[in-house]
Amino acid sequence: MEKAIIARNITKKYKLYSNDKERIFDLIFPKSYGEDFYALADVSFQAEKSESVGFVGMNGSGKSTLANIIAGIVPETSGSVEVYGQASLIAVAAGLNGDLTGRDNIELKLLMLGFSKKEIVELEPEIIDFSELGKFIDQPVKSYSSGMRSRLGFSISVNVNPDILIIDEALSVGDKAFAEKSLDKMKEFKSEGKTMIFVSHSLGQMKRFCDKILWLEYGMIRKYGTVEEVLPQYEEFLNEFKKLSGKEKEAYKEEAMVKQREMLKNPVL
Ligand SMILES: Nc1ncnc2c1ncn2[C@@H]1O[C@H](COP(=O)(O)OP(=O)(O)OP(=O)(O)O)[C@@H](O)[C@H]1O
Repeated sequence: MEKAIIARNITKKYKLYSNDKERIFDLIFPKSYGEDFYALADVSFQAEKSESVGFVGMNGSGKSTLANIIAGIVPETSGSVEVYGQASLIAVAAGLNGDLTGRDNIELKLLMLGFSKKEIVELEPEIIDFSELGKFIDQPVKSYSSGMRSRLGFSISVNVNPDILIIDEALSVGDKAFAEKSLDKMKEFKSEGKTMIFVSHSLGQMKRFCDKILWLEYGMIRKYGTVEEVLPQYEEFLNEFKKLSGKEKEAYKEEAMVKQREMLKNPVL
């Protein structure tokens, strides 16, 4: 099988500060202030060409961070990611400039991706048509609703014909008609043998669409396998987790943090 994405020992550390003073002091005396927070801890996985991989996990588990690292828009702290082909990320509002109009954003993104003026002139109407934004395409993006931003982001990304498509929650803010149209487009991509990473809380869409599921928990991989194997386990986990009391949830998190620290000390090579 041909590999499309190889992520090796990806760790992403953020600094958390309790106030602005700490933030400023840390700039002057690096490493003296703030608390280390690991959004991802030693995450390794591979996706084959033409596979659709869904990222699932509770809020804050690291799904978007991992998607953004694969897309090259967030740097990893350590580890490496190899992406074979042109990745194109659709995250609501990611890479869109609020002060520019929708049309200018399309042109800017295409220029950044290396398209020629001629190719941009050809592609632009297709993107605008897919977005169904009508006259709003000439309004600044900061005046768009989140659904409108998502339409623009999705339309640009699918129409640049990427080898790897990364879709981060883009369908959750759009209306049902647009979501259906987008899912059809994603199916088209799948049938063309393209690789996809799909971040969503909609397990229904995951079932319809993905081959594999990467389940993240507190920045660590809890499970990676086929949809049939992982999704029922994740659903069962969610059902059980919601029954826990606040204290039990805290204890669960504490246990996960211990695991995380161990993992960071002894990375899986
Ligand atoms: N720039 C940042 N600075 C500090 N912490 C950050 C930053 N970006 C993300 N984080 C933290 O990293 C963790 C993972 O965030 P991420 O957005 O990847 O989670 P997620 O699984 O996509 O969550 P959700 O389901 O809520 O979208 C969160 O705790 C978040 O607060």
